[in-house]
Amino acid sequence: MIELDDVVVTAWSPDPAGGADRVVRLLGPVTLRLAERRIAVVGANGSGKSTLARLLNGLVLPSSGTVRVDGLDTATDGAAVRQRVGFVFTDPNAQIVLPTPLEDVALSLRRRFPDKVERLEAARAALRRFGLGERADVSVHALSGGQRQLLAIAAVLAVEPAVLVCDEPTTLLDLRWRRVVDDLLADLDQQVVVVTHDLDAARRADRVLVVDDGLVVYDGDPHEAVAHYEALMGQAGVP
Ligand SMILES: Nc1ncnc2c1ncn2[C@@H]1O[C@H](COP(=O)(O)OP(=O)(O)OP(=O)(O)O)[C@@H](O)[C@H]1O
Repeated sequence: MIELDDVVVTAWSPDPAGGADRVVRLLGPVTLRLAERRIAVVGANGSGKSTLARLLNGLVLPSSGTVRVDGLDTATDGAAVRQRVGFVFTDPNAQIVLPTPLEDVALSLRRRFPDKVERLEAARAALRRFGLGERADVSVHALSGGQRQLLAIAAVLAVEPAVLVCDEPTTLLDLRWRRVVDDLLADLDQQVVVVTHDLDAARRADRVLVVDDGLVVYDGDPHEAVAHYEALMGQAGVP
């Protein structure tokens, strides 16, 4: 269970008029209980979706209020929270750090498998699970964008987090790879929270949060939430 209580996130921002930096509100106040297996977060660019997603594993900390995962506070139990909550970025290149898929997944597994032989075996098994068994030893630069996204997800899931948070994991992918990644996420045992601009994918969730101007303005039934978001976008003027 993920619990957000009265969470506000602020940041310092330069004053466009040239005055002193000012505190701006990026998100909140937000209070949520997230227990559903498939949760989607939709909203306009800059509305606060990534900030909300990053709160869930402590990548962003609340300026006030608390975020708890299975009772662990992201502000005080960050390492334990990050073991429970894996995070997948939009661009897999942001999280692939080693030259080959095998080495990259093995890096994630270094704590679980101190023995190198066991670690490499587990890494190969993780890659096979995501259809990358044949590509284990190639350069990561030889992978397609879709394969790289699968690798990033495989590396995060290798440590068996209870929750997977994905920030627009299919935005850079073509339709074929989008389906592969969507199907893969749909089949996971884990609780999955996905930030997405793909409204069809959002409709398949158990619950959808609509974020606008740093607030959760709709929370509930996926079809109604998507309709609410579409209406919101229909009303919005072009900036
Ligand atoms: N560290 C920061 N300092 C100042 N402003 C920030 C910071 N991080 C985010 N913002 C601002 O907060 C707002 C929300 O950003 P966020 O990345 O959460 O939006 P988003 O809904 O994920 O957008 P997108 O769909 O474009 O990725 C934006 O206006 C962004 O410029």
